[in-house]
Amino acid sequence: MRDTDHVREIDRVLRGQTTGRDGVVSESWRRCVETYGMDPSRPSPAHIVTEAELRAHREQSERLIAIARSGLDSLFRQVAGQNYVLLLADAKGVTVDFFGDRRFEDDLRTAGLYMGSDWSENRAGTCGVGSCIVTGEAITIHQTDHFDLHHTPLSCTAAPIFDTSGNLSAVLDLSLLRSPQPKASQNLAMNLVCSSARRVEMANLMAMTRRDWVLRFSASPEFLEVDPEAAIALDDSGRVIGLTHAAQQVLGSQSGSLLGRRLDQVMELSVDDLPELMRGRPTEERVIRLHDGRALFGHAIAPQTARVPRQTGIALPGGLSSIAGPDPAMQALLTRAAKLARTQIPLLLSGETGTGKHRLARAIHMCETDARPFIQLDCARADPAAIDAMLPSAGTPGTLFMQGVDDLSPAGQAAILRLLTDAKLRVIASVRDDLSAMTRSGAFRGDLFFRIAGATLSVPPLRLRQDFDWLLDRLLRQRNPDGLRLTPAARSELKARSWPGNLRELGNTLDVAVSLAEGADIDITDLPDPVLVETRADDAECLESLLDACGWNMAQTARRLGVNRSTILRRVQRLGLTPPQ
Ligand SMILES: Nc1ncnc2c1ncn2[C@@H]1O[C@H](COP(=O)(O)OP(=O)(O)OP(=O)(O)O)[C@@H](O)[C@H]1O
Repeated sequence: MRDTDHVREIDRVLRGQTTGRDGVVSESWRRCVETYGMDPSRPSPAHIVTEAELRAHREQSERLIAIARSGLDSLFRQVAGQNYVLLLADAKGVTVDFFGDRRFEDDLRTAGLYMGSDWSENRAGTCGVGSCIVTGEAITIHQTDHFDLHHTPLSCTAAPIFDTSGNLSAVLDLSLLRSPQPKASQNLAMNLVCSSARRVEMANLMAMTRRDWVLRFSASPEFLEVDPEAAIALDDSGRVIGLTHAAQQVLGSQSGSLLGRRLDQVMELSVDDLPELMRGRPTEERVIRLHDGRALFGHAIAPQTARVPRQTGIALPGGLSSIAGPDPAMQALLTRAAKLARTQIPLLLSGETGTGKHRLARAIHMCETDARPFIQLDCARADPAAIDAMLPSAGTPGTLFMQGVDDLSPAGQAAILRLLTDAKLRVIASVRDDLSAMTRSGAFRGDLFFRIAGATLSVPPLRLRQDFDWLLDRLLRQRNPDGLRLTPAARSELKARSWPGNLRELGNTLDVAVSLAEGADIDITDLPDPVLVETRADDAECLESLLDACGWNMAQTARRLGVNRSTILRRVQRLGLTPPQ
């Protein structure tokens, strides 16, 4: 195309005629003339900023340049030998990093494909970098798509890079001094810049949010761990505090920015479920459901410097850190669990029904970072034939979680012994009864007992936990998308109950309360009655633990035991119990 034809075409487009140009190009031409006052018949050479200005631009983008560099290196290797030039421009359009063949240095400098060149649209006219900044979209400005005659030999394909708050922070541009005539020849360049920009955003998010949960996701499980499509970072309460641009596109839809929204408002998942999506579980099982019915595959990454539970100062691996709040006994138990998780020692998790033994077993399994299977066996239902059928899978490493081993029949116990001979599986068993007493009485086989009880972790019942408020808030958050709050009366009623069904019963109670509540609060009348009221034997140790859990509130302790306050006072005096100093 001759120069005069180019100028005439711009004129025709400005007069509203269609010439076959892409809409983004025509709109940019219009901006060049009507907004920036440019004249297409007066080409101007590339503008390179001064050394001092370049230094200032580079300093501003220093962190991004460092993060982007390895991604850009690998992108440049992919196009090596094809005469492409790779530019990283900042949000103002100034080239702050550059990869090109030094043999063509003079040509590149003249063309503006060089360090310090200013590609903002209001200075260079329609161009890859400048028009990408204005539109926020990936774009190819091919040859005569350029407004300025000086740039019409070039073909430039650019993709935006957004920061973790969703603001455009840089542009990645792949340009050619000379290219084939069809614009479609740059389709591959478009795919390459877009995927590189996505990876730079991902690396930036990971670097910025080391102390937070990150949830990465993809539409298919295959690339989930190696090259995920998008990611969000979440704070302790499950609010989105950072995101990649693709995450906003996939999850944000029409409802505005994702930033600040709670995870459960976006998908059927709360921050407390994230440990379930960590490595250690097969990728294809890590399905996330969105509220609009779509399904994605998720990969959760725990805070790299584990959050330190308040009051205890102990750092725990991700999955374990979300099991308990400020309860000294639970924190001591989780610290032991973290140490034992690194070994192959068989673990016996004991505790009443619903105390969270299964949850603990999974968290221990997930402390291992490689994706080994977690095989679950419900001992109450497992017949010997079903156990024998598991023999082939016992040869591969993984975790076998035997739920309720005290429910095994004698034939089931024999079958488990056969299964465990030569097994490579790490065994974790849960038990509700006193398994050592069962072994002493002959109800449980001694040879099996010693195979599974390498170390015992006793999970305390809910009524003895000092982090009851923490658990209550957490369970409520999980099932409460509307932000319902407990009134003080409802909270103190829940704290006073004895919870024989433990966390499971508390979860069920909250399910009912959330469904019955009207307005913004859950009140005492929304709470279902306890399903089973228990009066417990209260030896000195048990009574003291219960008093500790209730902060030595006699009335609350009395209600949990189903007796009156004076009975508790009398027992405290008789047993000589005193509150901790
Ligand atoms: N730390 C926790 N935070 C929130 N919910 C929890 C926690 N631990 C357990 N739960 C929930 O409590 C319920 C019971 O937990 P789990 O199945 O792990 O208990 P269990 O001790 O293995 O029970 P059982 O002995 O009856 O098999 C489940 O719904 C689980 O999701």
